[in-house]
Amino acid sequence: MLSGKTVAQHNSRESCWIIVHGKVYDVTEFLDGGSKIILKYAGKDATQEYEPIHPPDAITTNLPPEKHLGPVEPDTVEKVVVEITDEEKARQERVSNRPSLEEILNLHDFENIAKQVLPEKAWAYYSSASDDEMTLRENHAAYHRIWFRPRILRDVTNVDWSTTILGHKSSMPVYISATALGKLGHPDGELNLTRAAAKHNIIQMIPTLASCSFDEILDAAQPGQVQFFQLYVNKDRAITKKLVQHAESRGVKALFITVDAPQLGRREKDMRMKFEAEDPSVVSKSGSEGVDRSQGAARAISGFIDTSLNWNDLHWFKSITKMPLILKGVQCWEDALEAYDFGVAGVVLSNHGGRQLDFARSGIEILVEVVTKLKEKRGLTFPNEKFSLFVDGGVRRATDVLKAIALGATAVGVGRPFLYAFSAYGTEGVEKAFEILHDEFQMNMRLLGARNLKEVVPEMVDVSNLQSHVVVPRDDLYGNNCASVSL
Ligand SMILES: Cc1cc2c(cc1C)[n+](S(=O)(=O)[O-])c1c(=O)[nH]c(=O)nc-1n2C[C@H](O)[C@H](O)[C@H](O)COP(=O)(O)O
Repeated sequence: MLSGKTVAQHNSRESCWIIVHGKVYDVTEFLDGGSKIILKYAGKDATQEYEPIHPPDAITTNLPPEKHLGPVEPDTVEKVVVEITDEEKARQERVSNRPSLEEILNLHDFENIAKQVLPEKAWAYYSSASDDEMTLRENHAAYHRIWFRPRILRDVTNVDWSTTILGHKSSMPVYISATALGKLGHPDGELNLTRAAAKHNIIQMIPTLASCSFDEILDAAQPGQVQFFQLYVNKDRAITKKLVQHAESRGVKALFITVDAPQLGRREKDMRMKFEAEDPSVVSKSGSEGVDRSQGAARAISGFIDTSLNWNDLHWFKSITKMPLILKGVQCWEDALEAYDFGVAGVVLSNHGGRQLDFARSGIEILVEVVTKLKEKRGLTFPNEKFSLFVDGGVRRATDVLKAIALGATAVGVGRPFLYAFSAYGTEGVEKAFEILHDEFQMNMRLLGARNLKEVVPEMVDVSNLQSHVVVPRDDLYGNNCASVSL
């Protein structure tokens, strides 16, 4: 057993040991991956900093065995005292004073609460989008340019909004979309989603960059619970192949390959967090070249993504797995048509929640274009079992979902609302979010005059204004999120 004193002697760039979960690791050769934060914990216990960003097995799987130096004697390790700042005390106060779940009426409420109770770094990472965050706002604004044409005098005593997604039953046409780093918001991270999804028969898409390990999430699932896997393709294809085949062997039902993120977007709220987290003395000593301003949580964790990914790689994916392949992040009809011709099982019309290319159009606007063009070019009608169209981004109400269904989507993905729900209220928060949506579906389908999703048809929506981007979303980014001169 190593003593904490011995470990503490390896606290420099020349020799850097850290402790994670009671084990000592020599990370000297890995200091380029976010070295500042690692050096801050050189010779110390880094568990507290490590946990929100990495799955438990990240260090053991990515560090060669000879760098695993073995257990440390716990009582010889100097405790890393994290001083509780006044802001943190105030934040904890807000957590204990947050409204009860009974007072939460819609998904927006979860965002409002999360903004007040989440640690700053978590809020910055979850809420941020790229550049001026125009697409972030457009995602939800686009739904406000679609109006309903409801039908009356239909017996709507019994309405049913359940559906099947890629052949699997779901209690609503909504799935949990992949969002990274769940433990930034809650110590149980993505497990909150797994537990709530099991209870409400909702499908969870497991992110490559989850805080919990892949097997932890699978192990937390109930027998028969349906889960999908979202993949960021690794430059090292052997790692990707291992991940994909392991997912298939564990019973994951579909592979969503993220195609809109060859590099993660410039999410400035997130980047600013990292920058402000730097020790000011480091900045003054090392000057601007010493502090990597481009680092934010997003950039720090995504250097592995393969920028060379292209259409030819789909043949390889078909050779390594039998899971249905879905392309997540398709943003024009031409690519949707190419995906259909390639024989994948569907596409997610998505701009990654506005976190990638700013001024990319909303998924719902792309949906209308794709349905029109694939009908014209291939005679396809939607929803289509052979080629599913999914949409995500800005979905906050059952009415948003019903608009997408009417326009041909099989189902929609929701990201942030479920993140905010569990960050503020754990698993019960996510369950409450599902209950709110069920309530909204029942009411809105009755008012629409639709007894099941098949009766939610294109004639029920007016999209004549959808493409007129006359209302440029408010740009208040420069109101509350820019470097300011501290007076
Ligand atoms: C909010 C959020 C979204 C992320 C996300 C993390 C957060 C905090 N992350 S990311 O950091 O790397 O960008 C992922 C991800 O792992 N993989 C992915 O395919 N989409 C990722 N997305 C996009 C997500 O799957 C949906 O496309 C998007 O969230 C839908 O928009 P709403 O949040 O408005 O529902």
